[in-house]
Amino acid sequence: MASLTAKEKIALITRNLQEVLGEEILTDVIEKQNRPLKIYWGTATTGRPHCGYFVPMTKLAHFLRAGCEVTILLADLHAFLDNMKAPIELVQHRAKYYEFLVKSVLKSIGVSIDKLRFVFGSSYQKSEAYIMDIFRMSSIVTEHDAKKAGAEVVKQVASPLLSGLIYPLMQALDEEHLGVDAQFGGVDQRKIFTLAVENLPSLGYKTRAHLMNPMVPGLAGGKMSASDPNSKIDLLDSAADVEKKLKKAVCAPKEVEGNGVIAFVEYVLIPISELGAEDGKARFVIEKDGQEIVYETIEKLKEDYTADVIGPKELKIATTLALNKLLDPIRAEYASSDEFKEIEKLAYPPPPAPEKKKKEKKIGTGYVAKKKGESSGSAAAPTEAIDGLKIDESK
Ligand SMILES: N[C@@H](Cc1ccc(O)cc1)C(=O)O
Repeated sequence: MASLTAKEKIALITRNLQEVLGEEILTDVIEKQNRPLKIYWGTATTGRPHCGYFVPMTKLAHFLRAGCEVTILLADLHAFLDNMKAPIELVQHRAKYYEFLVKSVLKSIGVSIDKLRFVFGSSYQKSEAYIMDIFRMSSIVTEHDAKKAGAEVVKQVASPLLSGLIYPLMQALDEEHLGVDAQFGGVDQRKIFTLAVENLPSLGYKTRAHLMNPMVPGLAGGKMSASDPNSKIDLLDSAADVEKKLKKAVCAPKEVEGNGVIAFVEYVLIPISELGAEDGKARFVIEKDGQEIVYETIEKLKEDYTADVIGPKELKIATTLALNKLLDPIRAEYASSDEFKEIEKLAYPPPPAPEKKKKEKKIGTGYVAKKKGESSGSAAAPTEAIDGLKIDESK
């Protein structure tokens, strides 16, 4: 692979993004200073990573190809601070599980992971310097602004906890404490990104660039939700499950806008095929009536889909094939690693089997009257604890 010019690097780094704040920072580092851009992507380690993770991973692959120094922040403390989406006892196990899975995903898309740095949030966010910075930041950011910054990221609940206000402050501080030039994330992070732009200089720190991916509709169609297993495709789902879920996925004929299957081809399959190709050309093959149609650009595919040259059925079959090819090495790694399975058990312990209902003694009328608010038996406590682990991944 020929080395890229500074301009080509910047074009690759910003490809497919919805928005870039502070593009001059990229130019300054890559063109003027002629050094690798340091960039990080953070993920709060809550629910099981699903196929939607291929979208940011594909961008990380672009960053690495453009010679960036990439850091992945496994934001375990943020997972806890986000209105207790994940209990503190579990967040670190989950961070380890994420590390396993993210590495596996990156390998499956052909990224060499030795150029990547993984950092656990809790490894530096408890240091004296970091805590002092939280205090300093909390003395310049109003409650109103902290709340607003987290509105699209922090889970919105009836009685918001203070931790949800600290969350955005810490995400802003991470840029300084990770020593990066830029932060990457979905456009849902935008208000936290601007909070960082507006406040880091007051603490004597420099402003970073912010790179934003669009919000890509879920592959399985509709809104993703942890409680509906059909709404998302797990990275460890079997090939048969992937096929089943994709068959059911919402994918309106001739409609490209909001189509999760098309979006997956656009933001994952086409870019990955391009990165892996010797000639640098993208290739996505759809079979129709026994004939292969080779797409080299998403524009052509969208054009054909809109014109009904290809329909949902062919598109789904091609996507299922390509996705299963990506998932195969991940499944194989999981199957062959006891450590991977062990960490999964610790991160997502199976819910305890429901306790058998004790027979209630009949007294007089034949039933036991309950006081108002009394729980309905000893099974209530564990059930609640399990509910606390449920992750809303709809954001
Ligand atoms: N806010 C990110 C997670 C994150 C946490 C801390 C950071 O520094 C960066 C990102 C999310 O929604 O998943």
